[in-house]
Amino acid sequence: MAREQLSQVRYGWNGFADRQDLATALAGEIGDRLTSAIAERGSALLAVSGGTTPAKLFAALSTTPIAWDKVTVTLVDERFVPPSSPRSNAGLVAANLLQNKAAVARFVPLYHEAASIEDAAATDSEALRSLPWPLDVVILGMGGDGHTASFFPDAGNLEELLDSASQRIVLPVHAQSGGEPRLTLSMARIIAAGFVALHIEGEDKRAAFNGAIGPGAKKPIRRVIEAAPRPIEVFWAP
Ligand SMILES: O=C(O)[C@H](O)[C@@H](O)[C@H](O)[C@H](O)COP(=O)(O)O
Repeated sequence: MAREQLSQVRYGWNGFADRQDLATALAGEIGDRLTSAIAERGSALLAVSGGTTPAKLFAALSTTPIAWDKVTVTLVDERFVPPSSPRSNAGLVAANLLQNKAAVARFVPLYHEAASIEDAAATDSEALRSLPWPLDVVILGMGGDGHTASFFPDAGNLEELLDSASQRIVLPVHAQSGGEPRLTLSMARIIAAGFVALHIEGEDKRAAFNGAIGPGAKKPIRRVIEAAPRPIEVFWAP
């Protein structure tokens, strides 16, 4: 596990020969972390991302032996669409992660029918307040524009989303590049996790990551990496 340093950007790089190997290794790492959390405090809290990348990881994780009945799963972020939509991250998690051994895990969604995304974020924050914070494990993804979670470079409230002192749990996001409005965990909640992995695949994502952490305007992923008290572990396969 090579530790890299570029100015103050500290992260771990875990490269794999193929995507299935990555899925197996990352599922194992998540399983170990959740199992330790359960041993220490009787329950564990996991937040996962959506998008196109994590389906293989979710499949591997769903068969990993963990005391899943003691695990609460929630989302890093969600599109403001009902679970029946193909764009729903809750739908993706239900179909791929909450299966097999993981079918008994408790899932706490971010999407609720609401008059506005602001109302939905307020309802979420109430619903999530009683979870056993901090998160034990967070799995992030990244877009080619350097966004992670729903921290889009053009989000009107980007500074609020990335406020490391924020007490907020879930925030609404309006960003043209994100498509529909979004709900996202605040960066403060994400970086307080015991373990944060960034899961990216393909040469284009590796190039986008290297570009995002290089010199120039700071992309959201770099802001998160810099703010994290423990180095984020990047998991990549071609
Ligand atoms: O709901 C979402 O869109 C996300 O959680 C988002 O942050 C995602 O992880 C990246 O956009 C990467 O998405 P892909 O895996 O589809 O490239």
